[in-house]
Amino acid sequence: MDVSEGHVTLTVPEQPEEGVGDAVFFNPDQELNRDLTIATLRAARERIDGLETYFDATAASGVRGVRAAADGWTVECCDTDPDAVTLARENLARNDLAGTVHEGDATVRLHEQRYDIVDLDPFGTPMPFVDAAVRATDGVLAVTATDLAPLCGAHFRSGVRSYATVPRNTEYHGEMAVRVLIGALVRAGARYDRALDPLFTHASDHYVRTYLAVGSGAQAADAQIDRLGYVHHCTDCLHRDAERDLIAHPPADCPACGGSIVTAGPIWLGAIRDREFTAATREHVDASMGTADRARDLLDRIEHELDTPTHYDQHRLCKEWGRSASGMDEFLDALRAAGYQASRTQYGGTTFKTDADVDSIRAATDD
Ligand SMILES: C[S@@+](CC[C@H](N)C(=O)[O-])C[C@H]1O[C@@H](n2cnc3c(N)ncnc32)[C@H](O)[C@@H]1O
Ligand SMILES: [Zn+2]
Repeated sequence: MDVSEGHVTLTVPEQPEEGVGDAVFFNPDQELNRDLTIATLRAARERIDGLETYFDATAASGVRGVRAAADGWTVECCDTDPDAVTLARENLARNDLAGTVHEGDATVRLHEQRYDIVDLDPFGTPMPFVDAAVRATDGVLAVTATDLAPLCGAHFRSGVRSYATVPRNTEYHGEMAVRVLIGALVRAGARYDRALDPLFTHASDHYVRTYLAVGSGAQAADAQIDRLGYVHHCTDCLHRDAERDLIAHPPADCPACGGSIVTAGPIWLGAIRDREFTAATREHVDASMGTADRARDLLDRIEHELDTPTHYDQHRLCKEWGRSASGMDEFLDALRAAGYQASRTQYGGTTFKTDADVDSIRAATDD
């Protein structure tokens, strides 16, 4: 079947109704991810001098590479599946675009060749590709992870194995996934004295997508390591504390209610996006993009999100307190009126961030 995205039209196979079949993979639901990729690449080109080459490491139909080529990037694609390689070549040709498609393991290519942008969009965890990828670029590393259950601690052992950390299944699971992923990427970069710094990150549908500027130098890498740490979370009253350190010092029990504490980490505790970069990316969303409205709304939300490492869900807190929920604007205004910072978040309509702790949120919003 034919699919049009941005300024290109591609041939993609019919997909199996459930699971992964033999056909070359294409997920129409990831159009938002791909639209945002193009907008982010445009913002990156403005921010960082000299970016030209884009490597679509796990290309499948080649849709990302084809869209990047149509946007002026010098593109190379790669896939282990010969059918994908043929299809990606056909899709470049069909759109009169130049580009090279390699058959083989992307990590081999990444050990041999450097690119300004490396894009990892594999099945499940991206971690098997990451060591090769961080050494292959000093521009931008773009990473999709679709293994949300391991990342957010719902599949605990799998998360521990893939990300070499302790993920915890909390009510802020999307944000846990974001911070586990970025934390693991930053630590992978640091092994090679590379400083990975998030430009833009979103958790949408069933994946996390992050774009990291790749800098070099031991000191810069150390500065990123200093933004890692732990979250100590109370499973009884939802109180949580973040601790930036190399080792964890969890309290014996919750300082607010005496309940049980679980600790997640090491995870990324820094900002998950550069505010100006996110605003610039929003300017690069254009009318050719099928998800333009959703992309702009998401970018706006993410730009204005506070940088606290966890968020709350008003409905979850109100249930805990045996109270009925109020409108989000009213709720956030009450927090601000009490002198706290407060913002909505990308993680859902009733979620918010604030510098107030749970007891203070309760007091500030109790009318
Ligand atoms: C999720 S699909 C990519 C989807 C595509 N980027 C898109 O936006 O539609 C993952 C692809 O990675 C390929 N793949 C798996 N292991 C690989 C490896 N080691 N090197 C390169 N490609 C690989 C698979 O054959 C598959 O086509
Ligand atoms: Zn507690």
